[in-house]
Amino acid sequence: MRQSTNSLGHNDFTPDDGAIELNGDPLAEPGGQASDARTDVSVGELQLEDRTSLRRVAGLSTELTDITEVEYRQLRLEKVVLAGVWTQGTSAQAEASLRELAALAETAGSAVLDGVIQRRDKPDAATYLGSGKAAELREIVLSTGADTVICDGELTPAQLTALEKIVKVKVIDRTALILDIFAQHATSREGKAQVTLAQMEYMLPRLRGWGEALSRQAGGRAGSNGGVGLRGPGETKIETDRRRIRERMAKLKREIRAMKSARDTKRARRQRNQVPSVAIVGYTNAGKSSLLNALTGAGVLVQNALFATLDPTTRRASLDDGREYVLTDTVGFVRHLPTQLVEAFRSTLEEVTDADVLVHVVDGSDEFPLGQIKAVREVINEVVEEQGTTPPPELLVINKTDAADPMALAQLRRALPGAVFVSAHSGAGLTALREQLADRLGRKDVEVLVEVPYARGELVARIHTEGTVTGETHEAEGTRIRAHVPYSLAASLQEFAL
Ligand SMILES: Nc1nc2c(ncn2[C@@H]2O[C@H](COP(=O)(O)OP(=O)(O)OP(=O)(O)O)[C@@H](O)[C@H]2O)c(=O)[nH]1
Ligand SMILES: [Mg+2]
Repeated sequence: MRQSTNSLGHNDFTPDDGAIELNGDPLAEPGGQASDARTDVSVGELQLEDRTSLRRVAGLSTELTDITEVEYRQLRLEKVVLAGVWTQGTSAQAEASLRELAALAETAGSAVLDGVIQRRDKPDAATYLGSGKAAELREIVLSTGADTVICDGELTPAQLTALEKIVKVKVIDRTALILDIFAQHATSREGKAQVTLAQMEYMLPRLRGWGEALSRQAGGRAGSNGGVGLRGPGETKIETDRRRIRERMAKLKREIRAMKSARDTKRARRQRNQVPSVAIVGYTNAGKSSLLNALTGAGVLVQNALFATLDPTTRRASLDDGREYVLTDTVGFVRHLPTQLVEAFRSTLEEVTDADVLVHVVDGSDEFPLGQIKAVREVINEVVEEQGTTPPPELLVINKTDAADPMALAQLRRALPGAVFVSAHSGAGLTALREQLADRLGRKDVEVLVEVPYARGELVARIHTEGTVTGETHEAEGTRIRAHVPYSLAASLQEFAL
């Protein structure tokens, strides 16, 4: 029955004991090389422990009893079947997309039982999958005992409801799944607020859809397909819910703005101190946190799970010539990152796009690294366009060279001539990366106003040779100079700044 559907088969996804696992063996090297290098229990390891202890337990009810945002966050996705519509690209790309959905589902705590892809020009307007395929999906749900279907796209509220009516289990889309992972992983106050805001944004137009599906799960409600003219207590509840949600959203937005200004102050201080900043961006699971750890010795959480990191971590690091810079690791991106999330995380992302240099980390062992690069650049461009600025210069870093296929790497080297190839695990290429960074950061001059004591004539000489002097006067205590100088020199002049 499933031949006509492109099934990804059982073995690809099913954890063999049916238990819910984080992607792969949860006991396997949580911190990779970075954790080996440390003896103390780091923050990252503690976070990982927390996260593992919170893993979902199979067999809990998946019923939702209400339709408020609180219950939405308690979605239980356990035994899931994936469904994708393949509209463009090769079949390999379509399968990779569904595999990524499986990794997302597993990160959210589900066991993936099966996956199906349907080839269509575009998703069915009414039911996402065509009605025949939707009926087949119902069969798969029955035979596997799945309690949830996850669709590989963003479905309209009506599509979700219509498909639920056919498959008779909960249907959620990729957006809801990603939001669910973010909700599980958010730890800081700001991160939690941002995720909640994104969830509400997503929920608002879907309240009715959820309501219908839920009342059907609860045993059906007379006239629930009534549609037009459906008024009464239920409707009033939805209206109340909507108003409550809008109010909470407005409050959250205010709170997020306030938290951003606190971070802005910190950043302004760094800028005044002329410490250059480097932001690590990249696809989720590319190894951004591993690279931060490798470059700075920080014990940030590293996990073979998608969206392990949500909150920005900033660490001081120094280049070989002693110059200091700050390195920020932050949330990863994914193809079709829900717009609600980009919106809610805007303040975090803007900080990233304000950096002096972007280190764009790419998983060199991925099947389609160029697709990852494109997805990441799309999000960054979206953010800087809103800001009305241009993105900072980007340094492409192809990571995981230890795990990548040498042929694929050779191709990448040709396709991406400016990129640096590294392995955060083995440390290969990190020296070259530091050199590149030193080069990029050195090129950017900063303006300084200093008064150098007469005893330090050598510094005045360096300002003249390395920088561009725009003003110079001789005061009682020393030479007062206004000049554009490289960061490296600015750092040594810091104590004489006016
Ligand atoms: N083989 C290999 N694996 C790596 C390397 N760098 C990172 N990894 C692994 O890739 C996985 C993800 O690493 P993270 O550093 O958490 O990746 P991330 O980009 O911070 O991921 P998110 O925060 O989830 O977006 C972990 O299992 C790491 O051990 C590398 O150089 N080689
Ligand atoms: Mg990370």
